[in-house]
Amino acid sequence: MTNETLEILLAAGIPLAIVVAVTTLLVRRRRGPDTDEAPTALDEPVVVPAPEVEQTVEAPAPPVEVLPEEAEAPSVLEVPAPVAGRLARLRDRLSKSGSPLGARLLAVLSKDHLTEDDWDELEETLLLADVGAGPTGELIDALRTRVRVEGLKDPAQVRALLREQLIALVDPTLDRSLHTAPGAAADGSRLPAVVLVVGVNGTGKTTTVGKLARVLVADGRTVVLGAADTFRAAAADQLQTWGSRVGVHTVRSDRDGADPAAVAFDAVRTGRAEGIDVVLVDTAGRLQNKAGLMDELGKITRVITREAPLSEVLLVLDATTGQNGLNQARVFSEVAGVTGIVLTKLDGTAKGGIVVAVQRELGVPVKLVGLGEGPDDLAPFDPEAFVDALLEG
Ligand SMILES: Nc1nc2c(ncn2[C@@H]2O[C@H](COP(=O)(O)OP(=O)(O)OP(=O)(O)O)[C@@H](O)[C@H]2O)c(=O)[nH]1
Repeated sequence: MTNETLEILLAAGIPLAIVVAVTTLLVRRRRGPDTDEAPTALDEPVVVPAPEVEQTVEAPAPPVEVLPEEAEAPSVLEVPAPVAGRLARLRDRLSKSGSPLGARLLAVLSKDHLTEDDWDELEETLLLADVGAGPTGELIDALRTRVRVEGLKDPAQVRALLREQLIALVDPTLDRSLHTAPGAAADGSRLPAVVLVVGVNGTGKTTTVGKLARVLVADGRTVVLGAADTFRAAAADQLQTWGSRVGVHTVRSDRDGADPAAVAFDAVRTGRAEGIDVVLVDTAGRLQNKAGLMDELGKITRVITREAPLSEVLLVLDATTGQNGLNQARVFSEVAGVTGIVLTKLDGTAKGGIVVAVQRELGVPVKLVGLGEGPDDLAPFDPEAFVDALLEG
């Protein structure tokens, strides 16, 4: 048989074989249940073996109440990136966000002779970068004195001076540690650390809670999430997805618009019953009016503290919103007893000066910064690494 003949036979034969097979199967099926033939593969239910669950991170103990989400756990848990050194990413991100503050300051300060216009330009640059009027005045005064007294000319010396002054402005003496160590109740039972996350809507609260859960998991802690943002329907789903990626359980209500205080209470009670280290509670960010906000956050705080004291109240602030964001933050800090600030979207602004302004305005340290939308784009705030990122960006 030649190759050509073989190809013709194959071309005609394969469709013919398919037609014969399909016809046979159809005829067999039509015969119905009275046939005494053994069932064909088409009659049998398809049994697909369950994929093996590969766990790279220890899953938390099962919750007190088994919620439907347990069935949705992903087959492979993610391993969060190490936390150390994350702030260094800011340098790359800042260099992409136009002309960063540090570069602009250095460009003026590196001139041979600084005129009054140059000092005005420096001042304007700091104000435009949201440093705020008070801190800007302080920095300019300190720089002028040092440049005059020490007669600094060498660019490396000027740069070192600017670095030193910026670090002083950001204030390295503030306590930026996140209080997440479990405590003990009067009866000796273990209490989880409770972190309440508040802020205006859209600032990145839910994302921050998700990223923070990963930071804690990377640190070997057990975590429970409380979806007390019952105002936005998708918020609980969003939070649950974050948690399930690292094996963290989310306590939520199955009803939209449920009482956020009740969900927060359930989350803390679950955390306590299960001996969890940290309970992170996400809240809605409605800023209808101060009285309404005070009522809602006051109630959440009251019911939580029936189970365990609050370890941290983190205010999430969008770094790109400038003065407007600061005004809103002031209202939250007045009603919620804020202990730390999370400054998100620092990757999306060349105005790093907001760090200084927000600390001065609210009298509370920036403890964490958001550096992007990636799951591990949250870093502990470190004044020196931050200033280095500004100057080297
Ligand atoms: N570039 C950037 N985007 C961020 C950062 N943090 C959060 N986002 C984005 O900001 C948007 C809003 O984030 P959410 O976490 O839903 O904000 P929220 O405050 O919980 O919003 P509400 O539930 O409406 O109150 C999302 O698209 C996030 O991906 C960050 O550090 N950098």
